[in-house]
Amino acid sequence: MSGIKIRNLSYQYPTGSDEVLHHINLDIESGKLYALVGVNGGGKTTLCNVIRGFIPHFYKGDLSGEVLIDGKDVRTWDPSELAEKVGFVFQNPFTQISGVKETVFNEIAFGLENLGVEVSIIKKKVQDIIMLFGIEYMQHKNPNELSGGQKQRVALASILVMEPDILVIDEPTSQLDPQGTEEIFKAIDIMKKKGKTIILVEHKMELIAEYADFVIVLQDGQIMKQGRTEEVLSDENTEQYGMELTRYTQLNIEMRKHNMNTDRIPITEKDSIETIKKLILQGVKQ
Ligand SMILES: Nc1ncnc2c1ncn2[C@@H]1O[C@H](COP(=O)(O)OP(=O)(O)OP(=O)(O)O)[C@@H](O)[C@H]1O
Repeated sequence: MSGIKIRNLSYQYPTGSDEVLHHINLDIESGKLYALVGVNGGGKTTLCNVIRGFIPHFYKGDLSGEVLIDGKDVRTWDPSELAEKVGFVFQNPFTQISGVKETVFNEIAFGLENLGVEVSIIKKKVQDIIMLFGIEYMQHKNPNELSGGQKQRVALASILVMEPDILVIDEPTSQLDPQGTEEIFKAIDIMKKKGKTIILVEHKMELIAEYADFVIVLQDGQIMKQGRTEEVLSDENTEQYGMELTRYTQLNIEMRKHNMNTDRIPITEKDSIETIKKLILQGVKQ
C-alpha cells in the first residue's frame, strides 16, 4: 500500500522559458484510481513524469516543493528502486514492447529476467498474469504481430507482473477502438481490485465516470478542481476547463431546465436509468 503526497510542487523544463507546473498540492491515497484530466498542454504528462521520478532523475530543470512517495522524496529515491515501486505504462504501446522477445510470454517475463528473478518463479508469475488478463490465446504469438489493443494489454501485463504498488498510465486508449478500449479498462479494473494505486491520464469521460474514484483537473500547470468522481463530473462548472461531462449528466442538466428534477445528477448509464426510473415512479404516484 503506497501513498503519494505532493506539496507546493513547481517545475520548469531545462529548455522551457516558463514553469509548466505551478504550486501543485495533491494527496494520492493508496489503492484508489485517480483520473488526471485536462486540455492538451495542461501538464498531465509532466506531473506523471515527476511521480515516476523521471523528473528530476533524467530531465533536470527547476523543481521545487515536495513529492513524497511512501514518505520519501523522489529526489532521494534510488531511480531503479523507484522504477520498481512505480510502474509506468506509456501512451504508445509500441514504445513499451521490447522488440527483442519473440513471444508474448517471454515479453512479459523480460522485466523479471532483468531483475535476475529465478526462472521457476518467473514462469509462475507470468502464467498468473496471463490468466488474470485472459490473454492465454496470444501467449505464443510474436508481440510485433499483435493489434494496438493487444499490444497495450501486453504492455500493461509486463508492468503488472513486476508488482509495482503504484501504476501511472498515460492515455492508454488514445489509439484504440471501443473494443480495445474496453479491454484495457477491464485490465485496469483488475489492477484496481488488486489494490494498486493508479494514476490514469484519460480523456474518455464515460470511462472515468465508471472506473475512477477521484478526478484531478489540470490546466496551465495548475489544479483547477479535484474531488470524488461524482462530485467533479456532476458539476456543470467542470466544463469551463474544457472538459465534456458525460452524456448522462448532460441529459440530466437539460431535464432540469424543464423542471424534471431527479434526486441527484447521475454520471453513469446505470445511475441515469435509476434516477429517471425514480422520477417516473414519483410522477405516477402524484
Ligand atoms: N521536454 C520538454 N521540454 C520543454 N517543454 C516541455 C517538454 N515536455 C512538455 N513541455 C511543455 O510542458 C507543457 C505541459 O506539457 P504536458 O505534455 O505535460 O501536458 P499534457 O497535459 O500531458 O498534454 P497532452 O494532453 O497534449 O499530452 C506544455 O506547454 C509543453 O509544451
